[in-house]
Amino acid sequence: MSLLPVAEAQARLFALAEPLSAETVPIGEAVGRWLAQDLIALRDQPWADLSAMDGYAVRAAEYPGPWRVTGESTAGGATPAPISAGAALRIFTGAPVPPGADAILIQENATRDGDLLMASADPLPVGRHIRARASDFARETLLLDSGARLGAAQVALAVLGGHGRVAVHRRPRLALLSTGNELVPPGADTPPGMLPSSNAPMLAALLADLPCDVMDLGIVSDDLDAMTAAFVRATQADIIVSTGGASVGDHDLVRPAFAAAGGTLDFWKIRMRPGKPLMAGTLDKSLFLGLPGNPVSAFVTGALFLLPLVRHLSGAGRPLPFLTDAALASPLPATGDRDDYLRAWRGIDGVVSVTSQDSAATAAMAKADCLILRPAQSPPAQPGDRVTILPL
Ligand SMILES: Nc1nc2c(c(=O)[nH]1)N[C@H]1C(S)=C(S)[C@@H](COP(=O)(O)OP(=O)(O)OC[C@H]3O[C@@H](n4cnc5c(N)ncnc54)[C@H](O)[C@@H]3O)O[C@H]1N2
Ligand code: MOO
Repeated sequence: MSLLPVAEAQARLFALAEPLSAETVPIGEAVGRWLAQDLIALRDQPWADLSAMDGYAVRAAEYPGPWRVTGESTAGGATPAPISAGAALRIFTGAPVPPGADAILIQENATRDGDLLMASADPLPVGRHIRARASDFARETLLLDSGARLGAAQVALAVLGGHGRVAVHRRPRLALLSTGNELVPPGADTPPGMLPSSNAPMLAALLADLPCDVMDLGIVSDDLDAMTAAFVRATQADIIVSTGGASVGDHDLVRPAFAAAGGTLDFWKIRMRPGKPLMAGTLDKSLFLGLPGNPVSAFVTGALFLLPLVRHLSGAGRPLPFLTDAALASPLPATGDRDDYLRAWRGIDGVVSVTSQDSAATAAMAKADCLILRPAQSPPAQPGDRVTILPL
C-alpha cells in the first residue's frame, strides 16, 4: 500500500459516514454544537425604533429647544403616543421612540426646569442615539447557516431571533481502546517493562472542547481474541478509536483483530510524519480510527483526523483544522518523503520548532502551541520564511 496524502485520507474518512441525525434541544444544550438547519429570525431586532441612551426623545429640527416634557417611555412599558411640535418625551435606554421624534438628547446634554427642557451642548443630528427597528436583523432573515457552530455569540443571536430550542446534530459517542501489553493505568506502579498509558487521557483532553461523549474502554492486551472482543464491545460507539498496534510488528494486532470483529478497513498508512501507521474503516455502524501508539503520533493524528471526524459527524460546515501562516524564527531542515507536522511554539520573533521532533518526545510536545506543516520534499527553510501553521 502506498502512502496516502493527508487531505485525501481526510476526505475518505468523511466519506465513510454522514453527519449524525438531528435533534431539537433547548438552546442551553446546543452550546458548542452545529446547527442541523438554517436558523431564520422569528422577529425583528430591535422590535421598534429604540433609544440607545437615557435622555429625551425630541425632533432634531427643534434643537436646542425649549421643549415641554409630556411623559415618558420605558423599556417594557406601553408604546408611547406620537409627540407633537415642541414636545419631548423622557426616555430610557431600550425604550421605544415615540412617532414624531427623530433624535435622543442625552440627559448629560440637557437642562431641565420642571417640564421645560433645553439642550446644553453639541448639535443634534437626525437619528442620533436611535436604533432603528430591524437594524440588527429583520424577521425572516437568515441568522445562521446549517453547519454553523453555536458559540456564545451565536447563542445570543439565536435567542434574540426568537428561538428557545434549535435543531443540532446528535453528540457523537466515542470509545477509546489503548492497546499494548506494556501499559498500566495512569498513576499505577510501573515495574520494569511497563509504562503509564497516556494516550486515552490525552485524547479525552483533546476532545474536551467538542460536544461528544467519551468512553474509555481501558487497556487491551496484545492478544487477538481480547482485542477482537474489545472491538465488538466498542460498537456501541459512533467512533471507535484505538491507539498502538497499528504498525507492522508481530504484536501489532489491531488490523487482524479489527478484521476478525467484522470490520472493513478503508485506508492504512498516511504520507505524514508523525502518524504514518494511521488507519480507518467501518465496523457495523461505527467508524474506526486506528491511531499509532507513540504519544506524539497519537496527538498529531488526533488533531488532524479524530477532531475533524467528530466535527464532521456533528454536522460542522468546516470540520478541518484552521490553518494560518507565520514567519519562522529559526531554520528548518529539508523534509523527506512524508509531510512533516512539526511541534512548534510561537514567540515574539516568529515560530520555533521544539527541540525534539521524535514521535515519543512528550516533554518537547508539551512546549508546543502549534504545528508547522511542511510538505514532503520541501527544501530547507530560513528565518523569516513564511510557513503554514495549525494552532493547537
Ligand atoms: N519496521 C517498522 N517499524 C515501525 C514502523 C514502520 O513503518 N516499520 N513505523 C513506526 C512508526 S512511524 C510508528 S508511529 C510506530 C507506531 O507503532 P504502533 O502504532 O504499532 O504502536 P506500538 O508499537 O503499540 O507503540 C509504539 C510506542 O508507543 C508506546 N505506546 C503505545 N500505546 C501507548 C499508550 N496508550 N500510552 C503511552 N505510550 C504508548 C509504546 O509503548 C511504544 O513505545 O511504529 C514504528 N515502527
Ligand atoms: O509516523 Mo511515526 O508516527 O513517525 O512515529
